[in-house]
Amino acid sequence: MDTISENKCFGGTQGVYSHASAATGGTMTFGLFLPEEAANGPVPVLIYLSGLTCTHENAMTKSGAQAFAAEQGIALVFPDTSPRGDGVADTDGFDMGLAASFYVDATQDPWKPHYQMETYITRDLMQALADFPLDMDRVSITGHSMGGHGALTLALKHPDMFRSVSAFSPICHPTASDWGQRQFEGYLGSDKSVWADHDATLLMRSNGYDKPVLVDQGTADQFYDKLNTGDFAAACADARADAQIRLQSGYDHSYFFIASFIADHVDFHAQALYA
Ligand SMILES: N[C@@H](CCC(=O)N[C@@H](CSC=O)C(=O)NCC(=O)O)C(=O)O
Repeated sequence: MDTISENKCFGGTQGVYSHASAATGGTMTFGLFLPEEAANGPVPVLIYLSGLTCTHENAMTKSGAQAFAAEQGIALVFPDTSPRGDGVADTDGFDMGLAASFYVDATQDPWKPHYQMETYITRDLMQALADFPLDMDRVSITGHSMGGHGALTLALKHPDMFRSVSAFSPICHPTASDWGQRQFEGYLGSDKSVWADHDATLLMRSNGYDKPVLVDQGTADQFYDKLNTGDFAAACADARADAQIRLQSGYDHSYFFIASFIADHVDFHAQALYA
């Protein structure tokens, strides 16, 4: 583990660290906010998965989450959104390749050698976090847009790993969206039955979910038609899930929206993490 930076923040520490990942076959960087309570023992953890075009930095510097995590004594983890480095495949577009992993384990070339982000988040990152004073039995997950898709699908696929899940403007039904179909074809191949395992709406329909769910979606979101919030809401209703799906009037897709509701999300996760 290498320390890239550490800054005092709301009484705790905002750090940036890098480590080797066997899954992605390279060096991965993440941000970690430790509240001051971490000096006295392990604290619960909220992982935040970012969206298209992001690194570990966007949410760390723009969401304002640390203030509320400090109040609750919760650590925040800000992973990167894709593998990086020499030899990592990419496209010219912003929605596939670097910073656009969709948090899946790719099975197709040229993506397969490094784009193993589901295993990175659920195995290698978790192992790296063991170096810090974190209670890895109390972990929740959130995310934005592509990262909201990542948070929902990883929570639904790994129900024992996370105590609660939330998302801001998530891609809710990628197998029915421009943000999903092309990427899944590239990363996972043309067999659409495989795609279902990475689609929050289809996972909710097939598996249900017994932990708390919170989704916030702005009504003025410029990507609204790609996100299919209603499909996920219907799946939650049919599965009788403990889900709050909230439409927030006039908000767009930006970090101004996230910053406006991040306190609600941290408090929502605190209830599950301290239950
Ligand atoms: N460049 C694109 C828009 C990219 C964009 O809006 N990215 C969002 C996430 S979208 C879904 O995953 C984001 O979080 N951007 C980073 C930020 O700091 O705002 C375009 O121009 O259409």
